[in-house]
Amino acid sequence: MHTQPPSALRVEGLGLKIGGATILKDVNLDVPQGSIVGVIGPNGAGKTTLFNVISGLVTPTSGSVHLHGDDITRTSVAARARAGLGRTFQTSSYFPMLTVLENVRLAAQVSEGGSNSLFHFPKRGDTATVKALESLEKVGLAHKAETLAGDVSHGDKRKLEIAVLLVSEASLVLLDEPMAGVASGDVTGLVQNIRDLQQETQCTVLMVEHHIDVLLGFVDRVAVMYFGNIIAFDSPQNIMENPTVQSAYLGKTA
Ligand SMILES: Nc1ncnc2c1ncn2[C@@H]1O[C@H](COP(=O)(O)OP(=O)(O)OP(=O)(O)O)[C@@H](O)[C@H]1O
Repeated sequence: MHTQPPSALRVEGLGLKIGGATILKDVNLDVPQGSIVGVIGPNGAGKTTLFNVISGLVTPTSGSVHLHGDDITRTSVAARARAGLGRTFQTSSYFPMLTVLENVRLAAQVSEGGSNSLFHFPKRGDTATVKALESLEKVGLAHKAETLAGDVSHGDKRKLEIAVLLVSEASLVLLDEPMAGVASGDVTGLVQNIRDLQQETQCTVLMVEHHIDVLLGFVDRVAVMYFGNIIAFDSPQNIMENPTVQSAYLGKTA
């Protein structure tokens, strides 16, 4: 008998009102552990806001968020991170004045429960440094280890974020537009990095992406957001054939 993997993330009846505006409206989503899920939708549909609520930056007005079965709706961003939630942002999240290696080493130190101080200088060969170098190797960034993070290309910054997630060992990873601004020649490599991250850490990935053609080619399921709601959650094949999605999102008449 085939049993469904347990939920990594379950969102129930999520609503968010700001002033008079309804930003999220009764959002429901159940993401199986170990899957890669794409979130698509027109500008302003509420994709980033949904990520903000899941990661704890924004408190919903109604509904709940469950991480591996635990209700985290009211827990802090830091507590969610400790519980295994990792995230990247639309604008890159790294320390530009630290080297690529220092950025990843810092994340490795924190994930080992060690110091998050920039003034804690680890020695070459200590566990955090070894882990950081290994993860840079995996994403193909080892040759830039000593370069300042602020000086590497946009595509390399995205790889750096994946390397940070690798050492963080997050069990649920939210990626907000990982392909944005990445040169077309780097997209295939980045897709492979995301696949490797999932395989290596067995994490669950939820990613917002506007490059729909790329997304549909490698995710397990797609959630379509429209005016603050999820109007479809299905396989890429079924999403492409869904008349509601075509008329609502892709601008075609059903
Ligand atoms: N703090 C806020 N106050 C008022 N309105 C907000 C706030 N945050 C988001 N919104 C509005 O909520 C809607 C959803 O925004 P959000 O950024 O989540 O959309 P999105 O789907 O991520 O769009 P994009 O694809 O352009 O990034 C938008 O109309 C936005 O203006």
